[in-house]
Amino acid sequence: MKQDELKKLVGYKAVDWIHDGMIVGLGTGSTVKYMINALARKIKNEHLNITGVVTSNQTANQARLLGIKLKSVDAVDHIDLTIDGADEISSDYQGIKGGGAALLFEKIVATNSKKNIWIVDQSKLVDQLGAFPLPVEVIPYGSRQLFSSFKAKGFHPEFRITTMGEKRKTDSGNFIIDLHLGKISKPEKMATYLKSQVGVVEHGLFLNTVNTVVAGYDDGPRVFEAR
Ligand SMILES: O=C(CO)[C@H](O)[C@H](O)COP(=O)(O)O
Repeated sequence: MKQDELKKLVGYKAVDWIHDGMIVGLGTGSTVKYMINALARKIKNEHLNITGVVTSNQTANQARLLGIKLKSVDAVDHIDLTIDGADEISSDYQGIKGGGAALLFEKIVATNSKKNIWIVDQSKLVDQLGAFPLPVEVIPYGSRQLFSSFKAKGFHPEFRITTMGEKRKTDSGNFIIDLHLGKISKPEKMATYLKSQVGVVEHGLFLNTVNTVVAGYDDGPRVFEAR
C-alpha cells in the first residue's frame, strides 16, 4: 500500500476510540485529516455529541467546514482523548512532532489530554529518534542568534522556508528552526537543553506523551500500547 493509503487506514481506524459526549483533541497533518473526515461521518451517522479542541488553524478550518463543534483549549475543563500524527516514534514510544509546524498547540493539547493516540504509517516507527529533523519553534526576535548558537553546537540548523521563499511562520507568528541531528541518543537531555534557551518557545520532542500508537501496515492497522 502507498503511504497515503496507510495514513487513511489509521485515520479511519482511530475514530473507534471516540465515544458520545467526549471532548477530543484534534491533531494536525495529513493523517489527522483522514481521521477528521471519518469523525464528521461518525458524528452524523451515530448522532454523537462531540466537542473538538484544535491544534492549528488548518485543523480548525477543516473541522468547521465539516460541522464539528469546536471549543478552545481554554474553554474546556478536560480533554478525554487527543488523536494526532507524528513524524517519528521510537521503540520506547518517544516522538518527534512538528513537521506541520503545529508543535506548540499540539503539545499544549496533548499535555492537557487524559489519553493520547498517535496515528502513523509504519515508516514513522524507528529504533532511535533523530533522522527526522527536530523542529524548534522560536520567537523571531533574536532567532538569528539562536540559529548561530545551534550551528556552533553542530546541530545543523535550518530555518523552515515556505514555497514563497520566506521564513515559515507558525500560527503563533513564530519561526521554526529544524535541527538535522541524525540521531538523538539522549532525548531528555536535548529537551532540557532546548527548553533552557531564551527565545525557544517549544521543541518537537514529545517525551512520555503517547499512550497508544495505531500504525498502518499493508495487512492492516496494528495497535501498540505504550504503558
Ligand atoms: O506534528 C505534526 C504537525 O505539526 C504532524 O502530526 C506530523 O508532522 C505528521 O504529519 P503527517 O500526518 O502529515 O505525516
